[in-house]
Amino acid sequence: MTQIAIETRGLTRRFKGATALDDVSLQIHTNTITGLLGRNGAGKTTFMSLVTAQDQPSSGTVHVDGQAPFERAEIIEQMCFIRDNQRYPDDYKLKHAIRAARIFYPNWDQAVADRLIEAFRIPSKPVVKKFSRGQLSALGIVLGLASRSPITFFDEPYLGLDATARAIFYDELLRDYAEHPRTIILSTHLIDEMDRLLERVIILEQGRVVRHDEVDTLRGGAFQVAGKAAALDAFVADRSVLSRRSVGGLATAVIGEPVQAQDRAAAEAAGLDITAVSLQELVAAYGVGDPESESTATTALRAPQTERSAA
Ligand SMILES: Nc1ncnc2c1ncn2[C@@H]1O[C@H](COP(=O)(O)OP(=O)(O)OP(=O)(O)O)[C@@H](O)[C@H]1O
Repeated sequence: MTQIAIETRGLTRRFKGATALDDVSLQIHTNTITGLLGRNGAGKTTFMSLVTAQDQPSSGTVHVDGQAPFERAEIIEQMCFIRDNQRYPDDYKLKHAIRAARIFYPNWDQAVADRLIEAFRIPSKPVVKKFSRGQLSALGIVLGLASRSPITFFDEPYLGLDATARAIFYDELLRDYAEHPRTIILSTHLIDEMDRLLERVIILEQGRVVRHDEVDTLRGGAFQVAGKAAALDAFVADRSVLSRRSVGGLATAVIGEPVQAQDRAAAEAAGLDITAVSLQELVAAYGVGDPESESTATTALRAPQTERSAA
């Protein structure tokens, strides 16, 4: 039976002038890597802050391993939340940050920390507040992976990292996860680059969940079609269009249905090309669709999602 690491019901966080999270009900499975995706301001950081009890909901509930985490040290110490703007005391050097983490996280693995510090070339002499953006991110990754926390959150962990360092992060994450499965939730805008890490995704849009599913299911449930605008419009007329873009007389649409043999035949007859849709394109289709198609995406898919997330 699938175990549930995190369960939220009706989770809502309102700020003055903004509803950052709006009635979010979902379950995150134990020992999976879940991508938390969505445009700027979609509510990703707010979600992580609420689950890790660093913030309190306006309404709704959070349960971590079946218990409300707020002011429960034994639950909170099972979670590690690496923020994109993680702050450290002014006089902290690398060794101080490592020492504090070693004390705080019960499953801390110093060998992992040592290996990653060397791989990322994190300097030991300067105080952390003098670190470059990439060095700060690297330190966050060291703490997040070496914590071996049963539930680990990374909020845009790659900011400022060069391509080599990002590749080290992805490889180390997968390697350590394979050896020590745990629940990892990471927010990212680098979807194409990180999609190989993700087993499931939650797509947030303006504080609401528009999809929560396995990556393979998402990919298999949509396709892309491209060609002359007039032919494309005729093709998509009775199909569930997630997004449509056009440049000059050419257009591309993402269709939110599994591709069938008759779709391929109809596309070929109309001179259109059908291709698989990448996770990046799908997320864009949900979050950045044309105004004309955005309503189609949210109304067509929000209802099934509510059932799925409540299941
Ligand atoms: N402390 C706060 N006070 C007021 N508004 C806030 C606060 N924190 C977040 N918000 C608002 O809540 C919404 C969601 O913010 P959040 O940081 O969760 O988004 P995000 O998905 O993490 O965005 P990004 O991808 O840009 O990091 C935004 O409109 C933001 O302005």
